[in-house]
Amino acid sequence: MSRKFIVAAAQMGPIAADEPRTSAVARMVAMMREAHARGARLVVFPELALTSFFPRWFIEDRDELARWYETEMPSPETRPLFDEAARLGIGFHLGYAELTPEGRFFNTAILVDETGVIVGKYRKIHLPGHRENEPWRPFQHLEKRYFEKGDLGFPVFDALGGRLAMCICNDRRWPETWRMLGLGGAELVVLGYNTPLHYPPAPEHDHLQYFHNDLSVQAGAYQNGLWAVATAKAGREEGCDLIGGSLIVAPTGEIVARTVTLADEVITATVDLDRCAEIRRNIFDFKQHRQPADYAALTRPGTG
Ligand SMILES: NC(=O)N[C@@H](C(=O)O)c1ccc(O)cc1
Repeated sequence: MSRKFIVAAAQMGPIAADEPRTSAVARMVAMMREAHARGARLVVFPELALTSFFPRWFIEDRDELARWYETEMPSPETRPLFDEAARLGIGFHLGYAELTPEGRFFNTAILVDETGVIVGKYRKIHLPGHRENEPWRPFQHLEKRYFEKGDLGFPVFDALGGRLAMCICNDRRWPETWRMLGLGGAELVVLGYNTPLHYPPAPEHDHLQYFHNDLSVQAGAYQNGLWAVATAKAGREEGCDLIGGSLIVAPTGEIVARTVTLADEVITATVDLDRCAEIRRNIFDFKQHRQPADYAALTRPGTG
């Protein structure tokens, strides 16, 4: 099988609090068709792609909170995505809030192959924000309250003739995420994000939000010699501005495609997985040049 194929990032504009999942799914199906028409074999949707970004609200009632989570995947509402993927023969990546049968809450992402079968699952490890209501903020970021830390590690999957992996939003800012995936042999990392333009604890950094997104994804791709697709949920969602700037990055760290709106928008690029070797056999040849014996502090809890 050719290791060269087209991937798509399907950025989503805002999802209103009262927008039903069926509507978000219909938007995604339309973009999946567009991606397929452009020859894509994989389409990457955002983090928590089925609903509004609910961690911005302090929700005390458990039943009210549970309404934002999926208890099955696919469900009657999300089934059309899986059916359309299988009909078109296109894979996809999707982020959603997961409520397990044991009553555990995770920020989760899945990888679905061209036959509509889930072939990989990841649960977000770096949960940003805070645990308690902080009324001084214009909006909350309660991921630490609403999700448990992921318990699946940083898995890498055989898919599309290569090694594919996932991370979710804040994970992209951490070099350890990318290095774990790189060490696992990932050749393509896909991720979604919801990143507010305004960062209440340090508003002096608001103008750097796009730069830090680019910087994180480009560095992660380059330093591990892999392709990356990062897809935003963008635009003004329930009064909160989310950045766009979805991008596809080559193993050289170069941006090869980027969105230009804050709405539903599909971008595509040709990915050649064999190009990972340009970096991984040279400057970042892990076997030859990494010095793990000198990195002990990386895994020592409480450091820094
Ligand atoms: N959904 C996310 O993981 N978003 C985060 C990020 O973009 O890193 C993030 C972290 C803290 C904030 O105050 C806002 C946003």
